[in-house]
Amino acid sequence: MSAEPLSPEEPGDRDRPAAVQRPARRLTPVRTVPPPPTTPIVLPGRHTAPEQAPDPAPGPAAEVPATPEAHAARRVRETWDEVEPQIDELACWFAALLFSLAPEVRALFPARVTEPARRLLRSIVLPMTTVDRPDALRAHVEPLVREHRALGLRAEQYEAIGVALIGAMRRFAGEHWDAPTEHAWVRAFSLAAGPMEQAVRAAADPAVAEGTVVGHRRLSWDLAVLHVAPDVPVPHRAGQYLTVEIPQRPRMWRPLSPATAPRPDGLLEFHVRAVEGGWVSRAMVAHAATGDRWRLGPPAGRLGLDPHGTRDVLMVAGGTGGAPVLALCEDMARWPRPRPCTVFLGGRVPEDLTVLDRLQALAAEHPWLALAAVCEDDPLNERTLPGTLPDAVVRSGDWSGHDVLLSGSPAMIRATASALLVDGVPLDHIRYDPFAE
Ligand SMILES: NC(=O)C1=CN([C@@H]2O[C@H](COP(=O)(O)OP(=O)(O)OC[C@H]3O[C@@H](n4cnc5c(N)ncnc54)[C@H](O)[C@@H]3O)[C@@H](O)[C@H]2O)C=CC1
Repeated sequence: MSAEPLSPEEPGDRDRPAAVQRPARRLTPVRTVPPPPTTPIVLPGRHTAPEQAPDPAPGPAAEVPATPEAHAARRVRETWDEVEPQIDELACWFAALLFSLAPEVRALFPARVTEPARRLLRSIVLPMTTVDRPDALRAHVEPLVREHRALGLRAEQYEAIGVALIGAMRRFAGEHWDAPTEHAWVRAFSLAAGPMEQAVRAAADPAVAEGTVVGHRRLSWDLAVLHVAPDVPVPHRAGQYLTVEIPQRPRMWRPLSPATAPRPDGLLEFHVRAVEGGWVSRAMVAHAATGDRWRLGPPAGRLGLDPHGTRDVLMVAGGTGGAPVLALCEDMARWPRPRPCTVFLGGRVPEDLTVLDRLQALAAEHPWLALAAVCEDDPLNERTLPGTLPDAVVRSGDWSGHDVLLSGSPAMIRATASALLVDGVPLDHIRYDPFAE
């Protein structure tokens, strides 16, 4: 067992959710290994996935999904919806069970485990909800494997992750958990984690690169622009994000999108806002300094554009979410035939529009690019549209024939995607990265 004590936000034993009841004490990790799932976890690389549940979901025959995979995915989604409101407590229990099964995993987490455990939990459950759709599953697995490798997870630890996941779910799902549900979860985990385990086992390239902070410019008390020179260029595409770890906050990885298209010298520019309660973003804005060594996880993310796409493009970016949009526009400016593109860049106040000048310069030079700035609180400025981003976007045109990229806070992405869907934009035209809150 790791000597490092768990933080007060973690559970202390199997019967007492200490995160809720005893927040002030430092606690020791769970020492009881949870009972294994009634259906054994079998990762397809080594065995075959379990067969269909012996007792399929009750309900009208028409609602029973056609395949065992669809049944498992649906059952996972339904149970997850029930437990998600308790995600923090669930994540603490999951972490404590995982550390009791695989003590070496503790060293991969910071002292306060809730947030990274929540991330790991979601990164396992999300692909489990798509085991009936091989393309969607593959699309989830590839970036997650990179993130798991950057975290330091090893292939042989996936089984412990599965047992801890089922153990935590068994505890928190209450009346929504029964033998068929457990079977469905085990099946979905086996189908989702199998390819992850195999990919982690097969990976030969280094999971993490390193770079040096060569510039730190503070734009305001909560905003900064940082430049990082990687030791060797990180092979990313415009619009992708990297997970990064900074020396001030070891083992607390965060996604960060470069604000420039890939450059020959590999230099990376990041725009960071210190969010309330954000340990890492605050440290990046207030304490990062030139000379710091950052660790850079592999690139990932769904924001990107096909040069051969035929639809016009709409990009909507909120605050520092403008960074990948600037990178994409810079990249498109190098294409022989850029796609007609409209960018809405929003901020609460004008100072939030950190990439506005550079986008304006691009728009002045390139007729394929149109730009609108939106400010919630900028009453005297006639150059910006008033209101929130979704309102301004929907008011300004019919986007149903466009490819749409969204970049910003989860709340802004949710609100903008909903407004566009209601306005007739098909779901499969809309792309964003699912950064959880
Ligand atoms: N690849 C990506 O998707 C990236 C996402 N981000 C995320 O973008 C966010 C940026 O945060 P800030 O700079 O503080 O900007 P912010 O959250 O203050 O957002 C500014 C803009 O978003 C709109 N907005 C925010 N919440 C909204 C809501 N609930 N409904 C409608 N509109 C809303 C505002 O009207 C404003 O135009 C962070 O959460 C960061 O993690 C940052 C970089 C890249």
